[in-house]
Amino acid sequence: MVVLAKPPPALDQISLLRCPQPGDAASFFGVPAVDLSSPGAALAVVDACERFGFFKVVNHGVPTGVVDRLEAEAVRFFASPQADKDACGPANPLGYGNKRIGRNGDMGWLEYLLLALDGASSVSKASPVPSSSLRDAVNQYVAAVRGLATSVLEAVAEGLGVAPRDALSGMVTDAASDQVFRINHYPACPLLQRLPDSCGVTGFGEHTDPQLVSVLRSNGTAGLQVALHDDGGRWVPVPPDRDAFFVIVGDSLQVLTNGRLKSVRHRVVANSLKPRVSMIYFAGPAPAQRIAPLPQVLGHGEQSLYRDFTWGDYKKAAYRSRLGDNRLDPFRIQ
Ligand SMILES: C=C1C[C@]23C[C@H]1CC[C@H]2[C@@]12CCC[C@@](C)(C(=O)O1)[C@H]2[C@@H]3C(=O)O
Ligand SMILES: O=C(O)CCC(=O)C(=O)O
Repeated sequence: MVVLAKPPPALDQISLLRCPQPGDAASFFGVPAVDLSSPGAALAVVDACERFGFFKVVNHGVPTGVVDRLEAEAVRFFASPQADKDACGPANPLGYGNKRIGRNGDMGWLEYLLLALDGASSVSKASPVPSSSLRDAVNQYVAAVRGLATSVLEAVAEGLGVAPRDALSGMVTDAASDQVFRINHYPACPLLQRLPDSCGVTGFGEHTDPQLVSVLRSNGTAGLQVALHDDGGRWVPVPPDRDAFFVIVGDSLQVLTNGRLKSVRHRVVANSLKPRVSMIYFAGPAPAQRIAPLPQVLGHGEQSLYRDFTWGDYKKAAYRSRLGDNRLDPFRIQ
């Protein structure tokens, strides 16, 4: 193994990470797996969101064909000539992005397509899409995962004893809701083999998602890591599962539950041998939606930990932040 004093130029501007070593971080084989149709699912969802802000949904009923069709479209798009991909970019914030994430200098070893969805959860007219076949595949996929996000939020409401059942899910099914969809491609990064073993290359830098929940599906390539809430925020690799959907608790759900459910910091490290393809549906509310603890989650005399804000306020602040910032801090009381 050649140990470089300096990263190769292709990795300039992309942060290197100190990666968990085999031995100092067991993979997160304990990621809770929930079958939403099983008895006890609501309590299992709440328990997982409280402990980890993260779990996976199994036996979800989303047809494999819907997922495979979108993955094939994505692979085809990312394999197309660079000029065709650039024609859908640069992402500002929507469209094709290459290495640059957001507007404030974050970089990762990936390319992606970021799309906004309209009130009917179809790809919005404002989003540049490379082909009608990719658009159709996204629309069909999103219809299925939005249903899953809705079921998760209903389970959260039920598990927390919040009525009506759609108190949370209604925020994302609202015709004015702000839903975003992203397809990421992390090319294999052979340069990694020239770095010390303890070094990783940032695929997608650590962050929390600002929305209520995100639903993630990836191919079988490892790379996703989550920070554990206890244990000093230790990073643990999540074993890939192409047949499951991972659910990520976002900052808005943390506030709506007054911190009972916690958003989870997550990141992706590049893989030296295999490309990773992931697709994420981000379930956000309408811009005018007030993000404040639901009265039923507040115990007797319990005050909100956050000052009042709308999703529009939070999103605006998010777009001014760096990826890894703690975006909730400025909204915390005290
Ligand atoms: C540095 C960034 C990049 C942001 C905005 C800002 C802070 C958080 C990032 C995300 C994370 C969740 C999806 C996304 C679409 C979102 O809503 O917030 C991302 C967005 C982008 O990738 O453009
Ligand atoms: O690719 C992944 O698995 C996660 C990507 C991610 O966190 C994001 O797109 O916000």
